[in-house]
Amino acid sequence: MADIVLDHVSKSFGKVRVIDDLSLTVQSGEFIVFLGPSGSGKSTLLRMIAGLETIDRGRLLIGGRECQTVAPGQRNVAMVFQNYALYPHMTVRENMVFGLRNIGMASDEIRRRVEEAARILEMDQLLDRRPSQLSGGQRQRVAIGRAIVKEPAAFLFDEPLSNLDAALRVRTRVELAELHHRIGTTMIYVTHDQTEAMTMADRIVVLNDCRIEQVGTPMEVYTAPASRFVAGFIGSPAMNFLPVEVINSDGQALATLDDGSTIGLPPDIAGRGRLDLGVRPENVGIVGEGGMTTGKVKVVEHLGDRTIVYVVLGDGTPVTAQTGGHSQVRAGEVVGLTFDVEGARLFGTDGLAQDQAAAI
Ligand SMILES: Nc1ncnc2c1ncn2[C@@H]1O[C@H](COP(=O)(O)OP(=O)(O)OP(=O)(O)O)[C@@H](O)[C@H]1O
Repeated sequence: MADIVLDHVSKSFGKVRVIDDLSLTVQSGEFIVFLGPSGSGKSTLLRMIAGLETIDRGRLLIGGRECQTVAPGQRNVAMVFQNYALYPHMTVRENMVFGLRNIGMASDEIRRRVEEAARILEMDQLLDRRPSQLSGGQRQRVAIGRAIVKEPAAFLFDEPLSNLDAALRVRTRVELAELHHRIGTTMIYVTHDQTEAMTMADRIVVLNDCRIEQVGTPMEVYTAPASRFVAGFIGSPAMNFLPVEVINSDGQALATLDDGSTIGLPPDIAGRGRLDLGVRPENVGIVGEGGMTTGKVKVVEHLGDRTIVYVVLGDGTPVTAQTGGHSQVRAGEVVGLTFDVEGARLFGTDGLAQDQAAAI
């Protein structure tokens, strides 16, 4: 187990600087997820930790040891790749043993480690098969097994589940979380899938455009997103952003929508002027009459346990509502909308949540 520190690191590809002065501390034993859209720098950061990309400036500390110039094989980390990267001509056992033999480990110790990994991953039956005789999920297990036998200070996972079908992805996700509970080793896991991030992470590092937008527990990034980007990226369906004018009247903050309707804001929401009010779809109610405003229903999606209703307000602002169960609302109807603004967020034109802007 080791903590991992990125200390003011920068990285360029050719003349283009992609990572600029980024700092992050991963605590020992933590399950950290790098989450962000395609091109946000997740893989580059992970590969810099693994030693597969150089670090141009700054320091990388693994378990307190300065590692930015240490060869990948000497960093005591094990990486699991999206495409498994197994040797096709070797059996499962040989795949797991190969790296250990290469460093001259005694055969007794190798046997102990392979048996232990096979037990943890329940793959004793597969040890004599070749990768071509395994399913995608089993291959992924072998790739994880090959990392486990190294007994590394940290595991680095690069989108390890993206080649698996939906059901297997969910199962493997749970198994990985269990594995982490059992062995407690530091894990850094790259994904663009927010469900994987929310379900597995101790903390999520949200990346956008190769910069850190926010670091926090799944609940922190969900309930207190630091920026409009985080608010829109985490949560499905995505958070609504309603353009409002916020004024303070007699100690009460009031948000006025463009159609003139006014919403009273709770006391802990600060802000003034032209802002975006972020409201989660589950906090938008659809009512026949007496709503805070009205809109026209465009599309209704019935998902069985819940219904998602896409509405457009008079000024063209799209609003998504999510209701439990089966809603009777139909496309084309004009409906009333209510907004539960407990837990809503205000964002400025700079994209920062207002409490963040105030804190800076
Ligand atoms: N070898 C390279 N040469 C030039 N630019 C690169 C190279 N690798 C990555 N980049 C650039 O660095 C940025 C970050 O890419 P990176 O692959 O780390 O993103 P990512 O979040 O992992 O994306 P994805 O989810 O698509 O894998 C992108 O702008 C990408 O174009």
